[in-house]
Amino acid sequence: QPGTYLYHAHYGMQRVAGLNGMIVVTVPEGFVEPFSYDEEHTVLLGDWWHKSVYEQATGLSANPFVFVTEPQSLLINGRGMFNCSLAPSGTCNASRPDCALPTLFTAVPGKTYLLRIGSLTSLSSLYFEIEGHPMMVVEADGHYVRPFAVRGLFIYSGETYSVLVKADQDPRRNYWAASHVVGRNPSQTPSGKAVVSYAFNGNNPWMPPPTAPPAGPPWNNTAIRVDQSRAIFAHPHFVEPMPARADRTLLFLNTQNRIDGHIKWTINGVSLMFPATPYLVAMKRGMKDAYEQRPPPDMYDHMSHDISAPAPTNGTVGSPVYRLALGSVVDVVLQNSNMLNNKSETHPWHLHGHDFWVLGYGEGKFNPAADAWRLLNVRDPIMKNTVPLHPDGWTAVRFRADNPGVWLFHCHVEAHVFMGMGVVFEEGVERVGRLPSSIMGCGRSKGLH
Ligand SMILES: O=C1O[C@H]([C@@H](O)CO)C(O)=C1O
Repeated sequence: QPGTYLYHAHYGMQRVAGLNGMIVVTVPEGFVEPFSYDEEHTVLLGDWWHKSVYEQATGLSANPFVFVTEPQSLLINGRGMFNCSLAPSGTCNASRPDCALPTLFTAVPGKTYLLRIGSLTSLSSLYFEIEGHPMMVVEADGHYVRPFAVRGLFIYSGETYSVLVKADQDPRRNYWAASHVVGRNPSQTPSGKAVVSYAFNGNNPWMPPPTAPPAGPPWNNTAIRVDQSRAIFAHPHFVEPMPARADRTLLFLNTQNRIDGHIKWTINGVSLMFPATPYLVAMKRGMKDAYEQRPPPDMYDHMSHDISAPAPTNGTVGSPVYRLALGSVVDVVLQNSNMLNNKSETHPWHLHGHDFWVLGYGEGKFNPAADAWRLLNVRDPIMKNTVPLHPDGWTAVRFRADNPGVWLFHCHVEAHVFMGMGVVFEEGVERVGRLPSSIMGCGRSKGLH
């Protein structure tokens, strides 16, 4: 599928250490995209900590719990800034050219640019903007969207968007590109900054813009973020027909729980811990004791559970699998709730191996009675692989379980999946061919051929 995709390591928080990047799949020869542009550039957004991932992981699994807290910098194409006066002496030298403001791209007046924007933040939800240059959103997660204009783009970890930007501003100066944390308090995290340079007129590409960097939207305004989520529809010429109904509905409540003194996230009371032996190997070789055999719950007690009260149960830690019938249609409603500190946060959920139709977003508690289903978009839903679950709300998606294998569906906040915020789907594993011996090595797969 043509589009912009992200890749990163999934084991032991390696993404946090920088093992990530972007892949662009171009359209086949002769294919006409529903928009046009002169040039394209990639924009990979990230966040950065001074603490190593080992320290972060140790804190998350410690009793008492130590959260990763807020990042020290935001990165744009791998580069960020930090107030050097706070750094240990000798580690930072602001006069070095690689400490200068990065140039995002050089704009030629009148040209239109396609920016392929991806976020691989470990924690942060972002707002990305280019001063004075509105963006026309044309693609999301590899699917064409009904174009819509934004002043800046809210983007969640694991998502990609393509936007069109027209170089139509005063070409005698440069402009800020900036990323800002939203959804969490950004007071400890300065905005990510880069420069869009109009070098065409002999302008200096390093020249800082004459204006103050943009401040971004209020970080705690959830409504404007939900509004953008709701503005994303499939492009009218690229609507992927959706099955009319689901064969199975999963209602997933997330709660933050204290389990044996450790703070964990659970889905319907289960905190996911990866087994040492990979699921696929265990299933293909019939190793029934390598992961939990008892199926996890499809539902939580949605009638009586109060989503503004923390954790309904203490929860358990485990490695169970949702076994889906191959080819069946599955609806998932992600239900947010309050954490132990009585607040609700944004969780970008990412599904491996499939795209899903985004049926809709709601506030409060999802009511599975007919009423709630009527609010959902069945006409032109966008397909995505990552979707935000907004604070105090719910998100509903539908997918066809048509890709034989074992697939993770998880919150893309690295610390949260580390704390168990994910589930495992299996479908048609009997259709998966012989596993190559090169993948053997972990747990009881060691030495297998
Ligand atoms: O998972 C999290 O834990 C902390 C906090 O809830 C407990 O310290 C936080 O901000 C998270 O996102």
